[in-house]
Amino acid sequence: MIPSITDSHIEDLEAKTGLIFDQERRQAIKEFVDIQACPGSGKTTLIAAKLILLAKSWKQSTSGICVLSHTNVAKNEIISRLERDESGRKLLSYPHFIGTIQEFVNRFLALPYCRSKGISVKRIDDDFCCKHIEANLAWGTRKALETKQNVNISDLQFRYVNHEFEKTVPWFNKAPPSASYTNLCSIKDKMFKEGLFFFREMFELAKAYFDINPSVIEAIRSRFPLVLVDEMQDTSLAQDEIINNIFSYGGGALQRLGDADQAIFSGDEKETSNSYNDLQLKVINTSHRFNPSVAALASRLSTNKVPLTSTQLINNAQPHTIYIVDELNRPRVFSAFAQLCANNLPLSEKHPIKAVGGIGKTKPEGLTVKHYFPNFEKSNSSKNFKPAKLIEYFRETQKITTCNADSYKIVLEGIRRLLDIAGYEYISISQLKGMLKEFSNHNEINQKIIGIQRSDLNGSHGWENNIKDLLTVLGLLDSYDVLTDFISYAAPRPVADDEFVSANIYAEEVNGRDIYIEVDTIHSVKGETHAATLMLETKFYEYDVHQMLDYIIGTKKTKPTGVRKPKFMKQLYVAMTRPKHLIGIAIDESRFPEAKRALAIANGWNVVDLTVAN
Ligand SMILES: Nc1ncnc2c1ncn2[C@@H]1O[C@H](COP(=O)(O)OP(=O)(O)OP(=O)(O)O)[C@@H](O)[C@H]1O
Repeated sequence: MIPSITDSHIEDLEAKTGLIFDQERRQAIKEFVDIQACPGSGKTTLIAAKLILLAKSWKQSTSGICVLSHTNVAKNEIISRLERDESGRKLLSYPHFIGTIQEFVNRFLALPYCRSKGISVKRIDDDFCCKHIEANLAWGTRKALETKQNVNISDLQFRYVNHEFEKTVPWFNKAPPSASYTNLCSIKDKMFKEGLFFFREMFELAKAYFDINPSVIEAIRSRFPLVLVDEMQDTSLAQDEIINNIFSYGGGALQRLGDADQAIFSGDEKETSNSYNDLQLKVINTSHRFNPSVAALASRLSTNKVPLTSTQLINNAQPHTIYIVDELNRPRVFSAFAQLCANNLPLSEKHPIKAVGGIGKTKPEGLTVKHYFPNFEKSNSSKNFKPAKLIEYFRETQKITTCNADSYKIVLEGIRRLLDIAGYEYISISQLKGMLKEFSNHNEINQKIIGIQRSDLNGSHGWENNIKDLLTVLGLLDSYDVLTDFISYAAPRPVADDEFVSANIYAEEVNGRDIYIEVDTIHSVKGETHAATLMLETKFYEYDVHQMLDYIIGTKKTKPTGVRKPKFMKQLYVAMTRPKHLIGIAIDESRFPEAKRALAIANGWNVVDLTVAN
């Protein structure tokens, strides 16, 4: 039933794509076994290759392949690779499924449960739920919450326990006769009735579905006899349980891929463990991404002591540099790193240079990316462009003068948000593009979009007429009420025209070479390949680089213990394994004593003191 993949299939693919799959990777392609593989080892590439080979000989018309990932970024990466191949494209429609674990649970379990019980689902959105709760708190509850530390309003959720839904109410372990408790409970009950849910609650609705319809597991197994899971290291306990519950059985083919050393999922502490990260598998440790000198330094931060190696045979050691800064001189690190990059990166190198830190949010008393780069705004990163109003998408397109495809993509993002708020399932941009092409009034839709892009977006009257027309041609006018907030007019923000594009970028010309350093958080650059990466020390209760310094300079090798150190290690490992060529690190002078500087130099680092005037 499941097509087998042979060496000769793999060799044909190698010839077609120029990729090389060694014995370890070939085995991972031919068999359905869990794989742990280091950064840049080609997990995503391997999954796409395997899927293309499977698609070539997939015969069943009512059962298909299920591909699950943790993030939309990873899902879209797989989709875009399949789109480029004729056989791969077959996997983008029924009976196959490619999506995040969350989408899978919503679509095949939680939403069918709600339909069977007549529960309406209007919106699944953590931010929206938190704002809704905030807005509905009684005065007394708000005051009481303000006095409590570590109380998270996002914990006001349902759990399915012993065949019924129970509320978890933040800071109340048992039901007391208190007005605040009653207020929180009534807000939550109303949210359930109104169809407002947290993402995590979909897993509880799924549990309820298993309860009332135990045969659903068999049905899903027969629909998807073959399952591949990417980014397995970041799955939460709830996600892990559901994958095991449905797909871990004799006779099914389940393959999970990931890298336990890169597990930087930032969720609820109690929910982070999973059955995959504790497996003691032989890790594929050869990376196609970085050179041997990066491999040697990054290995020191591998929690599981994976000795990283590079597929590049020549060890062209680079001047990986630790920059010593102080409060006054922190921003100087960008210029110093720009010079290092200009002098050492090959001119042909097209990958971006990035500066990343663990903490991006403004925290005046802490140390964040903003302390190095005051213009940093997380929401301004092009990847994070997620404005509160649809009109901002159209305004954004007006800033693009050169490429129609880019501005069309921005409009599609806006339409995708419309569909999301109107309660439709998540679809990728390319799926949406394909869908719109199928519409009989496709031309009319395009003309309307172009008309709005060319219109004056500075007046509410014109915008309101335009938006009604757009909803009409899209067939979404019935959802007007749910969409009101998102489609309403908002005056332009008083910011520079190029804010979104340039706010997070440091630019400098060095000896006639333009160097751009994009500033971001470590979480945002997972899965990326950079030309060079600069790590900025930040503080979350403790200073991350400082806490990891002995590992970085190679004087400590034991597994870190405690609450924060293991997390810091994984975060810094993700950062240090992004670059192909060069690593930079910024640390404050007070946390880098003289004796350690000498050890760092002896163990492969350049040390540059930016606190000394030159
Ligand atoms: N089999 C291969 N032959 C040659 N190059 C490859 C192969 N597989 C991957 N690469 C290249 O190596 C780089 C990293 O690949 P990829 O992003 O798939 O790694 P990954 O294991 O998913 O990384 P990470 O764990 O950091 O997300 C890419 O530039 C990719 O083109």
